[in-house]
Amino acid sequence: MENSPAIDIQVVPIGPDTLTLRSRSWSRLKFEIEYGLQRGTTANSYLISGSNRTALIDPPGAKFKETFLEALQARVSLSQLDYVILGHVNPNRAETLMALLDLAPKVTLVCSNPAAQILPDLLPGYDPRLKVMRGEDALVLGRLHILQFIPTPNPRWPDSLCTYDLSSQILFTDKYFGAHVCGDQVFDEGFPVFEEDRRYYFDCVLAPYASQVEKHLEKFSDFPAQFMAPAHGPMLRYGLTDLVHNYQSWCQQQKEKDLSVALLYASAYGNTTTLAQAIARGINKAGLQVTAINCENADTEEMAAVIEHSDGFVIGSPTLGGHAPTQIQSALGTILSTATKVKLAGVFGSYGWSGEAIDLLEGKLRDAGFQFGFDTIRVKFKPDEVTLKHCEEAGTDFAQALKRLKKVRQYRQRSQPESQVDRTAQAVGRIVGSLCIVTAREESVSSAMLASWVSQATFDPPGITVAVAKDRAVESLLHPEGWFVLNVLSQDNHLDLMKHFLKPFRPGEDRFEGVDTLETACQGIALAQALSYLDCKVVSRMDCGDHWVVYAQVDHGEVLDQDGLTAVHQRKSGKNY
Ligand SMILES: Cc1cc2nc3c(=O)[nH]c(=O)nc-3n(C[C@H](O)[C@H](O)[C@H](O)COP(=O)(O)O)c2cc1C
Repeated sequence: MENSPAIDIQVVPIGPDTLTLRSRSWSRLKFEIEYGLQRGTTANSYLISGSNRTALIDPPGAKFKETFLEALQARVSLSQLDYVILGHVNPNRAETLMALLDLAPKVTLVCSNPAAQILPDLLPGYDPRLKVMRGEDALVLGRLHILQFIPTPNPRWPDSLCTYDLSSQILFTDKYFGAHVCGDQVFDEGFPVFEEDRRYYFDCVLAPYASQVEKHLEKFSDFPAQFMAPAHGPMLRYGLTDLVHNYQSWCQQQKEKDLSVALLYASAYGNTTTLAQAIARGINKAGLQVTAINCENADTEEMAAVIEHSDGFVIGSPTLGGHAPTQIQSALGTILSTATKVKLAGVFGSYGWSGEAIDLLEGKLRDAGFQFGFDTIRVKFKPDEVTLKHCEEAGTDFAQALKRLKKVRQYRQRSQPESQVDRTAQAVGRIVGSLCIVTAREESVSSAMLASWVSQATFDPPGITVAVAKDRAVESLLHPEGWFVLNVLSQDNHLDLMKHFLKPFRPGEDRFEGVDTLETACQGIALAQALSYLDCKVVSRMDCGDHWVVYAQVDHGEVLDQDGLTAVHQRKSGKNY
């Protein structure tokens, strides 16, 4: 990847009369939590040339405008382009769309009804021909290319529309079955290779909408697809059945979680949505179900039902003209009339200069007697990556607070003390590990955790495993290709460091304040008081229920105290660290 350009377009034939134009971003993207694995991404467009008509599906965003139009014009005369099909619309894509409308005078935009409602605002000064697809109509391009349409709305993309070509049997799935991965691979040869990317994408992008996803999966089953062509990442041919099955089981897993959070938000320009997505990820990674509701298009009864069945709720709003949008004010009314005071609350929002909406939400909920699961999050305009990490950690804190509350309630309800000693847990507790601090840094984001489930795993190359609980803040920095430092603590002086890294940190709090650190050969953070440290690069990680087992290769190491002995953690029970 190092020698590749920051962006380019890859054009590949994928079926009869069908090309994909993959707008590739090779470098890491920072503006949404869904890009957290840092593998770049592709914005996939598709060109279908029938004998009578030509259709383009999903032109990319503004940064590709010139390169994409150049690549497109090399393949088709834009004066002959008949349709541009929009899987979803947003302001970023609107820029390319306007440039395309200037060059392709006979184009008709094909979209869902919700997209048709917002297009006039997104395309000021344009009055394009529109064809609204509600699901029953088809588009005939000739040479047996008959396109059918499947509206797949969810709260985040109410305008989402998938397309099926009867001739090639390609299902163009927009936000479904994608992955943020940039590379030369167009299909999914060696299928499991993208498994973690697809799971991460699902968790960030679709998990909060699991009930809608399940309905859409059922709709897709009516279309016998040879392969699926998503909006991002490689297409699915080899692992198609497996991935559909995985999606079904991931949705099911969401429903089976025993604690849930309602996440309510509205957003005029997308900033509050970005915060909502990061908070949802944090809650989700701690093992709780999140049901996201976009208050702009939510049904009040449905909203009340979700709030009633949730153990906590989080609400976010932009401030516009000194107020919260009307839909947020109604949602607040629904919360105040529906939610019992035992539910945990959280407030967040993006604002420009005064932020009255955030004050209103916090004030009303506090006055009503709700307890808060994190300090209210106020973000000026667009969040940066540090803010997104803060939101993710706040979501995880919220989930952990709910878990603690549940434990307390269960304890109170238990009439008899447990008489049966858990002998298995005691036996497991006799396994010991070295006390270590894992530190990780990626540009302006850093984190750390105390670890004792650490083991050497390979000799050549030298490799180690570390078990990391899924709700640890540092987890998001320990994906394949990521770097971390394993600091092995000394028996003589481990207590202060252990105390420091065990204390609860607020979301986004600097873990290293007051700790002596050194920069390692691989630009990691070593603790000056450690016995030794290892610069490690993550190779893979295995999903083991409540933990990830991270396997990493050691690139470089130093012993800082030649005479010291390793601190070892003795435990009484395998149910605790
Ligand atoms: C028409 C308009 C009015 C705004 N009024 C306020 C305001 O009164 N106070 C404030 O703090 N920010 C105000 N802002 C800034 C927005 O709150 C800010 O852009 C925020 O990031 C929008 O969040 P969103 O992207 O989730 O819609 C306004 C922005 C616009 C476009």
